[in-house]
Amino acid sequence: MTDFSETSDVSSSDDWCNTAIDDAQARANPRVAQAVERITELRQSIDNVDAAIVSLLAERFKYTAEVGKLKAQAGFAPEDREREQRQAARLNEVAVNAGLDPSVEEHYLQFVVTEVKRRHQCIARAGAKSGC
Ligand SMILES: C=C(O[C@@H]1C=C(C(=O)O)C=C[C@H]1O)C(=O)O
Repeated sequence: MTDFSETSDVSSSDDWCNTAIDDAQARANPRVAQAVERITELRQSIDNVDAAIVSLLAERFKYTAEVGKLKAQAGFAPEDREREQRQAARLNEVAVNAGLDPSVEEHYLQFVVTEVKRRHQCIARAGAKSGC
């Protein structure tokens, strides 16, 4: 159990990765209770952001699926490196302006574009009605 006495904080605990929020500690210590209350609020905000991100991702994949079908019909390759480079530069700027570590945005873009290209390849091979 985390020692949340006056002389200790979470960073000095050696079981930081196993410690769950503890209602009994919150009842016994007003400082813990305050932290738990704020964490609960913040988690609500995190849930809202996660829901928005997932909804936006679904929207993005709808657009890219349409691009994939059009590319396959027109005989274009699934990948467009120039477009990817322009996106990377633009999103880097967005991340920096938003105060986000650009490596987080780079990981996101890498993941999502790789998945889109995999689906485009699938569409190109199996056809637009394949459920890729
Ligand atoms: C969606 C496209 O296809 C691929 C996927 C991209 C993406 O997910 O943003 C960008 C470029 C392409 O490599 C596209 O060409 O616009």
